[in-house]
Amino acid sequence: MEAIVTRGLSKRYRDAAAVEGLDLTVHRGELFALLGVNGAGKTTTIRMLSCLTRPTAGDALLGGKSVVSDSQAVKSIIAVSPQETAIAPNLTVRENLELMGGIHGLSRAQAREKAAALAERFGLDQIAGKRAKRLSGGWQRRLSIAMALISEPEILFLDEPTLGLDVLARSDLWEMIRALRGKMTLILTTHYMEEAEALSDRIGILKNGRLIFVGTAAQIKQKAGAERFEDAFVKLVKGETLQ
Ligand SMILES: Nc1ncnc2c1ncn2[C@@H]1O[C@H](COP(=O)(O)OP(=O)(O)OP(=O)(O)O)[C@@H](O)[C@H]1O
Repeated sequence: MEAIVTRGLSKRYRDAAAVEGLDLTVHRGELFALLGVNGAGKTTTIRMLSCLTRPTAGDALLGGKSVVSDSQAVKSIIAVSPQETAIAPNLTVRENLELMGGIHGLSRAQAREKAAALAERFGLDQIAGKRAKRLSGGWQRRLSIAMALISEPEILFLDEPTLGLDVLARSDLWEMIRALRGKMTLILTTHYMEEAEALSDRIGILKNGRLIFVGTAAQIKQKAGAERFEDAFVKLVKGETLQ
């Protein structure tokens, strides 16, 4: 079974379509990046797939479950690491992880065990007693992703995971994301072309709410006749033809 299948997925606001007729399949264990300029519909797509907003037409099946008719089942297999991190600033790293375990119905002992395992896996154990607000942006983002993993999701949404981070913090986070590859399905949105190219198995390009291309970075470069991925993206987004 595919991880995500959307059919005619659309979201219309009063005066405009934010996402229009999205037909997309994401395979299990794939790292799929959604790219597009500001306002292209990336966030709206992620919000529909993670049941935060209801489509106005069409449907999406995640692990075979519909976001329209079975959103509870969808929510039980997904997690989101949002753009603005979901951490509680006054709690410590450990407390944030344990709190998230509690939210997902783990007993106190289970939450403690899971939190410790995740902290160790992602190098958060040395700073487990530090208040989250004292962490750098990169470490806050790392904690936010570790928190999203507490529920052992089948599908994880990473919304602009390295936004505003310096080059070193970004490279550390790439390592973390790479370590998750193949273990679950990952959907990433980003404005950084090199990030999409470096991390993704496939990339979908959105323009004005429509998917104009899906393929590997190499296929996108070939399609656009460009050597650099960023040039290929610009060419495709500026071009008029729908692929
Ligand atoms: N709640 C809303 N009400 C009305 N229009 C909205 C709403 N949310 C999004 N839109 C519109 O839908 C379109 C797609 O927005 P969306 O935020 O999904 O784009 P995006 O690709 O995530 O952009 P960015 O890169 O800036 O985050 C935009 O034109 C936006 O103005």
